[in-house]
Amino acid sequence: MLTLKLLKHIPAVSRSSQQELSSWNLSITRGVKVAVVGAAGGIGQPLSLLLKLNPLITELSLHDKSDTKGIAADLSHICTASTVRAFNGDTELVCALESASIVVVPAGMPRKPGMDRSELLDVNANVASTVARAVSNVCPSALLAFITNPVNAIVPIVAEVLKQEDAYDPKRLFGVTTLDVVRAKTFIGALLNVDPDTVRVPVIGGHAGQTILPLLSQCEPELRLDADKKAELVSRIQEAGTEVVKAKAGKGSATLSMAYSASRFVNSLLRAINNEEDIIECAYVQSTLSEAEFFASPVLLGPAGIKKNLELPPLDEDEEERLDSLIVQLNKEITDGVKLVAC
Ligand SMILES: NC(=O)C1=CN([C@@H]2O[C@H](COP(=O)(O)OP(=O)(O)OC[C@H]3O[C@@H](n4cnc5c(N)ncnc54)[C@H](O)[C@@H]3O)[C@@H](O)[C@H]2O)C=CC1
Ligand SMILES: O=C([O-])CC(=O)C(=O)O
Repeated sequence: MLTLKLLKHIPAVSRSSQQELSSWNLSITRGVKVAVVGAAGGIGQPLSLLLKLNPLITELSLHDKSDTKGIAADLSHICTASTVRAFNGDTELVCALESASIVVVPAGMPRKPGMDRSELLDVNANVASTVARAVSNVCPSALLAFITNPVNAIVPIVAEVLKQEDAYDPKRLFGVTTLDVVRAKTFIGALLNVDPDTVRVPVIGGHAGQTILPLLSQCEPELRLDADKKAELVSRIQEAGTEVVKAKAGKGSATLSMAYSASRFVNSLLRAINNEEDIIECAYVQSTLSEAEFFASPVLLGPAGIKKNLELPPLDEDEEERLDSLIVQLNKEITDGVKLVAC
């Protein structure tokens, strides 16, 4: 239930924001600061815009290696309740993260045509490690959402760094795989000629090529396709990132659909922080569901992060086979990441 009196504690909440909150039937329990690291980038900017529109956020902290002052000034003129602050460079990272409830990280290099996500490992591992160290010092209880590729290796790397800093809580660390779900919903919606957002389909495994496994057997509404068409759809979902990289022809990878997806994921974290029940998202997290230590699957969210890794639904024969082979690739990528931290 909405507790309007709590809105008094939020500075300059406009009547329209209050009405919006009221219509969403939400209850704000405390101010929520969200930090975006990599906020000046192709994903960072539209993501920051979408987060500025989110009434559950009271403070938005924009950090990047390059200057974010202009972006923050620009966003701060939007008439929503949250305040916006700008930070740049490693020296200001700690201030940017201070007292953040959620840290979302789209910092790092994107792919160019012909590259695999795994080729981003060396350069982006450094970025992710820097953020992880800073988080462990200033906001160890924040929920961490890493977008940076290769997600399959970056999340285990961040886990290792946090362990070294004695600040690792597996319930709070997420690799953002929402874009895989968003794409699966979109492509299936088009096939079934239904509103794509009404489609429900879990996407499990990881976030690269064959490690992305949409469970079409679990799709709602039911999807009846022959084996060839099914394989074509699975491959389209797995290669959708490459489709965008090719179409952008050297000018980066998916940014707008990723910003939308990350905004959706962060909104779910915010709703869970506000004690909303039954918030479930697919995400790449530490897991015992498979033979890979990190695995994307539906997780039930709560105020402190993951409440529960949900059991995998029954898989059909084709999905079982795909799962077996994706685990081999996923384990290799996890090991490659962890080895880097050990060096
Ligand atoms: N998880 C997913 O589904 C997806 C992940 N990605 C990944 O997201 C990452 C970002 O992609 P884009 O925004 O397109 O790249 P971009 O190059 O446009 O932006 C990256 C931003 O990170 C900043 N940055 C780099 N190192 C930093 C550091 N140490 N501290 C703070 N900021 C730093 C850069 O200055 C830049 O503004 C890439 O690694 C990309 O592969 C992209 C799409 C989907
Ligand atoms: O393809 C890429 O490099 C970016 C990405 O992860 C995606 O769009 O799924």
